[in-house]
Amino acid sequence: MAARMAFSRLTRSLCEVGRSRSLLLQSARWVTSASKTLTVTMDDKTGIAEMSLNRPPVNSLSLEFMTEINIALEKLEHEKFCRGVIITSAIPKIFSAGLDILEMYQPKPERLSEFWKTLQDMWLLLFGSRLTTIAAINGHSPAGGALVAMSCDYRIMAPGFNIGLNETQLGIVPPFWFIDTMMHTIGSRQTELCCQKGLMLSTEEAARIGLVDKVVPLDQIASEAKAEMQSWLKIPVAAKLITKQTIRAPILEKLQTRQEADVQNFCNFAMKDSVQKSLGMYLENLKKKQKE
Ligand SMILES: CCCCCCCCCC/C=C/CC(=O)SCCNC(=O)CCNC(=O)[C@H](O)C(C)(C)COP(=O)(O)OP(=O)(O)OC[C@H]1O[C@@H](n2cnc3c(N)ncnc32)[C@H](O)[C@@H]1OP(=O)(O)O
Repeated sequence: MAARMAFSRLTRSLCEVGRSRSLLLQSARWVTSASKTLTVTMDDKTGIAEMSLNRPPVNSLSLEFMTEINIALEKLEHEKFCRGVIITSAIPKIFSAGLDILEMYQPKPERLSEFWKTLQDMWLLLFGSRLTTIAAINGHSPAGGALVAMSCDYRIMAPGFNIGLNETQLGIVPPFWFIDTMMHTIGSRQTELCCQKGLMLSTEEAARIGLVDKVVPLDQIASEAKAEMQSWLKIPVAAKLITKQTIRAPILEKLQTRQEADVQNFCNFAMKDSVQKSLGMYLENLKKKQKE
């Protein structure tokens, strides 16, 4: 079943390669989408795109921001000249603060389910992408930020920052597919240690357990990501893609077959008084911390 899905995705990907080139293409380096919060550029010569997250103050993932990211990811997925994407942040010291907690605190039920569905879609697109994906982690990367990074094929991180699934520290449970993504990256024992305690690891600790693949100084992170991408792009594309899909298909399928139920579970969980109380206290502490 998994192999069949992987094959059909590959066939789709290869068909998409036959589509006509985007009209936006004007020069070797072009902007495929640019808004205040997201810039996506593509180098036509190398086929390497860069997606730069820019939602101040901390790149938290709101419904609108994730929708924008999803549209951009789909566009790149279908752009025949695109072979890889580097995801990074335009905000100094923050890769992404994860989900926008304000979306989960005292939410409108309809928006809450839309928010969760959009997050699921973002993960499905990124984790299941035909493209080679590299996270250039140039800042802190808690929770949903770590999920984005872990969904990529490779992670390069600058020293001096933290990364991890810290949900339990907020009194919330990391969803099964967050946990699956971490297990896929670092194995089940390390995932259990990290997730139960909600550990935020330093760059070096993350590298030691394989959560991060390479540590490079901040000022070299962009060039290193490009060099790493070039080495991935030398591998025969179909062989690499089928291998990726064979490994990832069962993990993707697990959410694909229970997306609706997962939305429902999340909404029920998030709306609980105890969870709302925890989120409220956490937000208050974040604001207090700023005043100290
Ligand atoms: C049966 C079970 C079914 C399933 C159950 C599912 C349960 C739900 C699971 C949901 C999973 C959660 C995943 C998440 O991603 S939750 C978010 C986790 N993120 C964090 O904990 C990060 C919190 N932020 C920080 O640690 C720091 O802000 C920072 C990123 C390290 C940056 O530090 P800083 O000193 O540079 O900035 P700071 O002053 O703290 O913040 C600036 C302003 O930004 C606001 N802010 C920070 N993070 C968030 C956020 N994630 N969402 C919204 N707003 C955020 C902060 O409050 C400051 O705001 P203001 O300027 O005071 O107004």
